Amino acid sequence: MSTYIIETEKLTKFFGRMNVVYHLNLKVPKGAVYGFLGPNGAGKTTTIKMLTGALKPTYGEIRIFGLDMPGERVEIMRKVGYMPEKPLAYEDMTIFEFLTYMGRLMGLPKEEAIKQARELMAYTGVGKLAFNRIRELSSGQRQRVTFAMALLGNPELLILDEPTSNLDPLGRMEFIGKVLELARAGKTIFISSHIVSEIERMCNHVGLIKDGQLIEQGRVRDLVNVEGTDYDILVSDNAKLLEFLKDKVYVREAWEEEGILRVKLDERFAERFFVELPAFLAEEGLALKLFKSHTSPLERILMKRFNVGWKE
Ligand SMILES: Nc1ncnc2c1ncn2[C@@H]1O[C@H](COP(=O)(O)OP(=O)(O)OP(=O)(O)O)[C@@H](O)[C@H]1O
Repeated sequence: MSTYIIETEKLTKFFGRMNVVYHLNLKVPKGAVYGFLGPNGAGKTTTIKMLTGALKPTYGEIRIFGLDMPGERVEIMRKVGYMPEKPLAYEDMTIFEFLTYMGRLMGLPKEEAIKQARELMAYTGVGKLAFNRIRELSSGQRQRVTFAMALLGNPELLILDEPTSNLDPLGRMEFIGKVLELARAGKTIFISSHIVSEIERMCNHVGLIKDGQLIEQGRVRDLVNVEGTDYDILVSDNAKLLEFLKDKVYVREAWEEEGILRVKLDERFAERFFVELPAFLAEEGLALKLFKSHTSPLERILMKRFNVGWKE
């Protein structure tokens, strides 16, 4: 029995002669918030469609909760909440009707479906629109309803395809909070996105996909450890601080650039850095004028691995 909630082996998809996903070996541990990160057209949605049984792989295996997809799809999907990228069908239903209907479809008793529809409308911020028809909704409101749909039946695993693409900044922030809350409640969450900063704030695991291939996978912490972190520091005497930092175990590299100290930190020993640096500054009477992380560690890894300045 697999220790992973989602595990794929050599998962591959061709459309005609076009290879869109190739030999993907995904490993999503129980309780992980897994960011499936890649640029437009990398193969994220195609992968998710295969994970949820909407698309048949050309070859390769998918096991979810240790069960075979698509062979045991019905059993798997009972425990999965899926938020597709595409807008909702059922344009003529009201939000309330839609969520109740979807709850009934998944086998909830009528009263329970109504109860959950009400609760989830409130939770996802569309309570006031309960009796608006789907066709009247903005793209962001639709996305909130799709999120509510994914949460029906309190699923163990959430698979969310670009869940924030239509949300405004506040909506995004709220969404991140909800994902963290759901993670704390023990859910496993698989989120596809091309927005690095969001993934970084939500996810503890990450898989990087490029041209249909997984080029990196693991715990965000471990990936960041490999790379180290850059800090920009400015103190009243940079030369003195540079001398101090030179041979420290937690410093991979330190140099001065345009009057600012750039320090590449080894995350494994980061705690010592954060203890010893302030102590040294206090001892030497140096004033700290600037201290900030240079770029987000994950973003730097992406820039390196994808060979582009990839920003949201
Ligand atoms: N049904 C299809 N037939 C042919 N090609 C397809 C089909 N669906 C997707 N593709 C192609 O497969 C590639 C991957 O598409 P996919 O939607 O999986 O990417 P994505 O990573 O989700 O991108 P985005 O971030 O833009 O949503 C693209 O080149 C797309 O044009």
